Amino acid sequence: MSDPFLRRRLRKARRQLNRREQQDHARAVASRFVRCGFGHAARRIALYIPTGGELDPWPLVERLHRNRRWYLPVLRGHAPGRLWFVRHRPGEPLRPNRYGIPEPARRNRQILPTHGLDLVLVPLVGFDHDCHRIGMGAGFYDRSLAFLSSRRYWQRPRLVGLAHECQRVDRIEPKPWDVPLDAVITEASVYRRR
Ligand SMILES: Nc1nc2c(c(=O)[nH]1)N(C=O)[C@@H](CNc1ccc(C(=O)N[C@@H](CCC(=O)O)C(=O)O)cc1)CN2
Ligand SMILES: Nc1ncnc2c1ncn2[C@@H]1O[C@H](COP(=O)(O)OP(=O)(O)OP(=O)(O)O)[C@@H](O)[C@H]1O
Repeated sequence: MSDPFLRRRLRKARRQLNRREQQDHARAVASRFVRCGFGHAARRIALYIPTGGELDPWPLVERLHRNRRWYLPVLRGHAPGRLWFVRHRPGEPLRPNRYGIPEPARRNRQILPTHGLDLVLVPLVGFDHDCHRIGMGAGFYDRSLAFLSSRRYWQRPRLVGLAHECQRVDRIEPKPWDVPLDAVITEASVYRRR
């Protein structure tokens, strides 16, 4: 997706939701997620620290039972353009990355590439009915998930986008490198890839 105007409009809509709406949507998404059983078998789950009005995934952590490991994306200098995922426990130190988004400050232990995860909760700027996604425009998730289109890995994480309904657009023309999500959950609905 390369339309900067659409991206800007969607980012603005996301940012303009008030605190109450943010909280209501985050809770509703967490309930749908649990009800659909998406996290049922997943043990290693990536989520994100929300920024700029992104849907807050943290109510999910409280809703799911203990024996799960949570991971946050980190940008690494020696793997430009790709995300790695570092295990995070509540209370562990975070520090802002180059975009100001907090990420785990200690990354020596428990770092995984994307294919080591069972489930990736993916932040997004826009999405459509077919679970195509518009991201921040740097291609981080697309690059990190590109292995999914090769068959080298028998084990693959499920990809679930979390969003506000106001981020849905009629149709996103996918680029060759865009990796479709398995589902997108909003406060109003669950969209599954057809
Ligand atoms: N919460 C969250 N964490 C995430 C992502 C995300 O989309 N959301 N990412 C998903 O990829 C990665 C970070 N990617 C990002 C890509 C661009 C910008 C950004 O704000 N770009 C600015 C200008 C960039 C600059 O300051 O140089 C912009 O577009 O206005 C932020 C994060 C990893 N962590
Ligand atoms: N698998 C890939 N290999 C190499 N380059 C890629 C790959 N995926 C995406 N890119 C590059 O990343 C750039 C941004 O892609 P795009 O506009 O689709 O990002 P996005 O999906 O909106 O962002 P993000 O994934 O960071 O949230 C593109 O110019 C593209 O060339």
